[in-house]
Amino acid sequence: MLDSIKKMFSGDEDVAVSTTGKPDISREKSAELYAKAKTFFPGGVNSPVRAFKSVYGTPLFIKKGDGCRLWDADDNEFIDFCCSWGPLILGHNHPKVKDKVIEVMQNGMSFGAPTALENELAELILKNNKFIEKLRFVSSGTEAVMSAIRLARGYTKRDKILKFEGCYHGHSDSLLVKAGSGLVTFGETSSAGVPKSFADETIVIGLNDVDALNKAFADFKGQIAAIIIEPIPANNGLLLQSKEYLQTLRDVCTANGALLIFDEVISGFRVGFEGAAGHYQIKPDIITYGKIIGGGLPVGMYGASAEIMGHVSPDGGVYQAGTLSGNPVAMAAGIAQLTELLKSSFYKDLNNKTQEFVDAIQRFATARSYKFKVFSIGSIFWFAFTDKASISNADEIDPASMEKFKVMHRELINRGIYFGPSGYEVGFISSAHNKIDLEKTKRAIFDSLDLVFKK
Ligand SMILES: Cc1ncc(COP(=O)(O)O)c(C=O)c1O
Ligand SMILES: N[C@H](C=O)CCC(=O)O
Repeated sequence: MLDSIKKMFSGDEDVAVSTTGKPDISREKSAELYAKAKTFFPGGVNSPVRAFKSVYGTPLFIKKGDGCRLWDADDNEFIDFCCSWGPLILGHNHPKVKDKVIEVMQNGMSFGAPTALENELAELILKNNKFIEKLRFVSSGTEAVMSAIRLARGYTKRDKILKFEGCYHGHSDSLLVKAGSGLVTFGETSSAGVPKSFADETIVIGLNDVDALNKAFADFKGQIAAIIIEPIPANNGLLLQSKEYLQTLRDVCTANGALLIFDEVISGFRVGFEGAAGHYQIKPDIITYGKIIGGGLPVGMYGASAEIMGHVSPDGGVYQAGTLSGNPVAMAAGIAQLTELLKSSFYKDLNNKTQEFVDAIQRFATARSYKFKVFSIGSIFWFAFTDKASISNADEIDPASMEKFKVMHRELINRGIYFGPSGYEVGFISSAHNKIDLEKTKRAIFDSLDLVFKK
């Protein structure tokens, strides 16, 4: 099975898929850049999913973004639903974010010393989030999660962590086991190079499976430091969980002296200012955030109660550090972006706009009896080639359905619509997408679906 999936997605040659719609856009300059990039970087990229390995053609090299639009090296214009994988909730180059970054940059880029900007961003977050009392800024989502795991282990004095199949938490060793994102896209869900002894400390169970959860806590009694979950799992499709299930995780952790970690690197500040914790009104012990708090610059953070955060160095024994942590330019972008998100009706407008968009697409597909569902929450959505009413577990996704996404992706690119190059990744809508952009996108999606299902 794995081999056939790998074969399906293996090459640049892509002979299996032929467009029946519009002619392919020119990718001449992107192809030149890609050829050169391959001499510099493994696979020609600096993050694997960018390599267009599971969709048609050369990766598009982007030269500019503005509002909800992107332009590639060949001057093709796209409406962007990848939004840099989530952080650009205000769209590209938002004037408030850009101006603040330029203003702060005039005073230097990095000091390796505290600045008032870190206080300002922390205050903005903590004043508006009842789930955490103290936080630490880092430089990526991976770092945030890796540090949260270390904190949970240091706090509980236990080694094992429990994660869920399909959830992606960045690329630190103990979490690259049965993970989503680029790993599931390439058909190999665990990474080479992770020592078996590390992987042995990670217990993996399926989402939405209470029996497996109880069994894990019985089998490893007193050994589990934390459960880590994407409360809105969005790296292996969108595997929405019920509030009851998330509450069960909370209760099991409390009963067993383990910590509950919500990895909100995608859902944080996306489904609401308080993320999934606020959406479901469930209090985890540690929360990790990334993406949106940097406004497009590299930032992450983890936060918890003052008591738990008191275990982080130099107050406590859990060491964690970073030369560029709290970088002033990134803090400035975050301050400007989060200030916009706090404006009244920001999330209501964004979420309503997304709901109308996905409802229209679903109505179209249902009217034509296509095996196609749009799952969504807030301004996150995912196209699933299925007739299931809901999908809450990675096992429920048919890997062969990704062949349909591959056709759709090519058709959308040819119609000026950009989605992340993997059928396992979700799409995002920003405040910069207006009605006309979404109308144009809907028409392109309708045409593409007709072509996908005609095949
Ligand atoms: C839920 C989740 N956690 C962690 C990460 C890692 O973040 P980063 O890519 O910024 O290291 C990602 C995305 O990449 C993510 O989606
Ligand atoms: N799914 C990932 C983040 O959410 C994609 C980003 C990457 O790995 O480059």
